[in-house]
Amino acid sequence: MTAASLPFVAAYRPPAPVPHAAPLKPRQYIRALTDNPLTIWTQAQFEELYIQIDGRLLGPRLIINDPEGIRHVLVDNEANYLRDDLQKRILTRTIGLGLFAAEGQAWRAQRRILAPLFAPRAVGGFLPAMVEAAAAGARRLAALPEGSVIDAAPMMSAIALDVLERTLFREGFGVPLAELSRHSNAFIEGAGGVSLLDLFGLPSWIPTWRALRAHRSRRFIGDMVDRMVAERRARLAAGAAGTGEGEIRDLLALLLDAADRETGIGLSNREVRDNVLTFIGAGHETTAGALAWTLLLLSGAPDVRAAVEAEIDSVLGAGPVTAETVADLVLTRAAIEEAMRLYPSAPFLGRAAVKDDVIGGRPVKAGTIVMIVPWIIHRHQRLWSDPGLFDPGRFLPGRRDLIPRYAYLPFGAGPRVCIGSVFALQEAVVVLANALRDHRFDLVEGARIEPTQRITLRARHGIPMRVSRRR
Ligand code: HEM
Repeated sequence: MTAASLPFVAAYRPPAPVPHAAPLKPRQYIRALTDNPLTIWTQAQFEELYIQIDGRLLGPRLIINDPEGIRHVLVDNEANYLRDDLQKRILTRTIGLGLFAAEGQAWRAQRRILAPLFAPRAVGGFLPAMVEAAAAGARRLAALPEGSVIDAAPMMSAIALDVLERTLFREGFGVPLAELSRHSNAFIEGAGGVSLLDLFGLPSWIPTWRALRAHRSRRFIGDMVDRMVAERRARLAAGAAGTGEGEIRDLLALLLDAADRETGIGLSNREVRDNVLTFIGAGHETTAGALAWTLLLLSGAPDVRAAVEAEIDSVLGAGPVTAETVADLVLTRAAIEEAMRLYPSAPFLGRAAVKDDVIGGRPVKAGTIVMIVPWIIHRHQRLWSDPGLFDPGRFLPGRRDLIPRYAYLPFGAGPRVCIGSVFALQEAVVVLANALRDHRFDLVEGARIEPTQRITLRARHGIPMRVSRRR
């Protein structure tokens, strides 16, 4: 299918916070930032390419919406831009110092160790496992009574965790996936937001209501990760003693192998543990979110949904998703890519300038927080035509090439680009195709959909969908 042969007219404008006409007053700003950072933005930020903010509270900041400026920060001069302190604080208390949060030499070593698992060939090898997890998810749907209401986000989250168990963590998590999904959700909800302590740089051990609520879930996940690492270490040690048959070369094996090397560039125990946490967190919540938002969008645009269903029927028939068929699901993939434009799982990429620099002709002082905000860039008036409209045609052959590389950043860009991007897209297409093959999802009438930022983009009250059988 090409953009020129579309069987639908884009007409659906999905829910999003309305930008403010003028900047918020400091108290309103802090309230909005700690409640939902998506609600701090002004209309000008969706129209200008650079916005300098000399805020007294948070220091000098520069919002960059110019694709050239973004390339400068994320690619050309990336060594001068490290994750900012606020982001580091939130990352450290959620996923620790794994690949996502590490910098410099520690980051380079971890990325090199883990890269082989995410190379396109390795990801292609994960396809059958992804298909099995997606089919198991579809069977759970089939077992529901007709017309049942489910929340799309936890449903997708359980499938994405199953994918991780069958690919990156092949000895499993050792806990029921629904329970892990529930704790992960509660943990991110509790620990993943910006608190007043964060804004004022106060010690993070001061208890806050949100942190207390997340405590039980933090313990559940931490204990689970410790058990996974300890059990695998014990097995590897047995292997070293000559009984290591069936050793599994998954993420944990790569991490532990690197940790055991004596070259000095291996991983510390903390790095191993934090990377397990990182890949569970970054590896399921984001993809599950993209899928849940896609279901919402398709429910709001029945013409597009009918076209996606027709594509799935004609490409897959009754057969499974394979390497060939996955490539032919072009509209299905385009719908997911458009969902990641409107609802990017990572809505904010923050950096801090290490040394003075010049971006787009503007002097930038060391210490300036440089804000690259996919939430804004993907809805920017100067970068997209009718940006608020759900139109998967933008990502079909013929129009896809017109999108400037740095105007579409669901996975970031440059050396810190998402290591799991190929994995995530393949997984998303496989899971969506399996879910839509036999079932239709309709947003429950009157449901309140409120996009909210808690590290990732989430729906504050969930995405309740009624599931009916398509055939
Ligand atoms: C739709 C799904 C996903 C989205 C939208 C997404 C988004 C992103 C973005 C925007 C970044 C860059 C952040 C920055 O530059 O500040 C990133 C980094 C990362 N992502 Fe993803 N991600 C997804 C899926 C995954 C998956 C499936 C995995 C692993 C299984 C993963 C693991 C990571 C890791 C470890 C990093 C840090 C990479 C580094 O700094 O070297 N992500 N992701």
